[in-house]
Amino acid sequence: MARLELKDIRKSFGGTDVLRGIDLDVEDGEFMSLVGASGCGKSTLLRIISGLENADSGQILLDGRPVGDDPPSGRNVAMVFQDYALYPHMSVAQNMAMPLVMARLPIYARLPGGRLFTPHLRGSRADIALQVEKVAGQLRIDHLLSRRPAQLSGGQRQRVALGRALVRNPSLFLMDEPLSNLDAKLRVEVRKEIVELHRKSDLTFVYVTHDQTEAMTMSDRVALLRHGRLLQVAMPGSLYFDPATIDVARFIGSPEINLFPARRKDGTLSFAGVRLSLSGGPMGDSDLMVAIRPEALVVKGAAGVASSPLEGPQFSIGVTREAIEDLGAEIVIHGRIARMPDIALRIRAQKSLHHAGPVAVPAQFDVRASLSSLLFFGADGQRINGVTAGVAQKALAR
Ligand SMILES: Nc1ncnc2c1ncn2[C@@H]1O[C@H](COP(=O)(O)OP(=O)(O)OP(=O)(O)O)[C@@H](O)[C@H]1O
Repeated sequence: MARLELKDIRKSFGGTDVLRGIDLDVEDGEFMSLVGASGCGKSTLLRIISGLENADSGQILLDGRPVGDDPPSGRNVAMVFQDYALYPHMSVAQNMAMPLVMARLPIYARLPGGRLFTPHLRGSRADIALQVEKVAGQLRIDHLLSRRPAQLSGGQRQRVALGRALVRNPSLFLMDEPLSNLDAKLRVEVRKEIVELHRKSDLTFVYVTHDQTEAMTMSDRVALLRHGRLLQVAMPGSLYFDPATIDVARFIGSPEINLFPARRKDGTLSFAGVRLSLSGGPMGDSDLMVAIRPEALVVKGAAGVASSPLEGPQFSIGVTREAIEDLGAEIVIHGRIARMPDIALRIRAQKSLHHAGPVAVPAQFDVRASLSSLLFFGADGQRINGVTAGVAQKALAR
């Protein structure tokens, strides 16, 4: 177990600022994901936590103790990479035993090619074997201990890499895109196993991924990074339903959240032919962005599409159909609105015995949504809280 605190971590490579002041607290036993687009600095931050990389400035504390000057081996931190990095000439058992062996060897004996079972280790060999078997059992790879990595599937190799990191009983477990080399089905399987592993252990996990689904489904909290800065740190549900900025709202969710430029004038907000009365929030005329998630929209009168009941006051927008993606249980409808960005709707399919054919959405249709599902952002991209939208009027434009 470990509590991790990062204070104002900064790092640049060749004059390019990669981390621009990261402050993050990870609680004891928490599963924290670092998520963000490629190049935003996730791996660099993880490497700094592990000690493989040094920060230019800032502090790293483990259980309140500054560890920034400690070597990786002095931090009791384990790290798993996406490429497994297993030794091909060693068995699974030897690969997994490696960190324990290295920890117990005197410095002079830690040479590449490893004099693995030197006399120094005689007394420890049984302990090491026991620990390897215990961890292999947890990961359900105990029947593979005598195989070489080349004789394993991708998922099994990844489990060995996890096992090798776990045998030392680290207090902090760092993972850098550990599932990215696995196919989609296996990814889901190993994802569940990692969550289970976390649940059963009292380890603190920091997990790097660019895959929002992984981050959202596995973590207690998600830290969203962009261009070396943390945009928001929150529970998955809060990040989705309560984004602090427009960038967070756009990164989380697929299809992307719908955004409409809007103008607030004399207390009335207009967008996409809709006029709403607004109360609360900053007063005065201004340009805003109105956002709504694709699944908050409902289309009526289309065969094969379920329409969930909407609550409270609603508005409607006239849409021209563009494309339909039939995903089986769900249907994504892409459409156009006059002089507005495109719109996407994610809708539950309703394919009963009576309707097993293709989804039939008219070329022109109305979408409806509850006013309570609208989010408002200022021109600076920050969320505007405390705004209440009043009764909608019918769409004016198509
Ligand atoms: N050792 C290095 N020398 C120079 N530039 C580096 C070094 N390591 C990382 N970078 C640069 O720092 C930036 C952040 O890299 P990093 O690997 O942390 O991003 P990431 O968010 O993990 O990306 P990905 O998801 O693609 O792995 C990138 O622009 C990368 O090219």
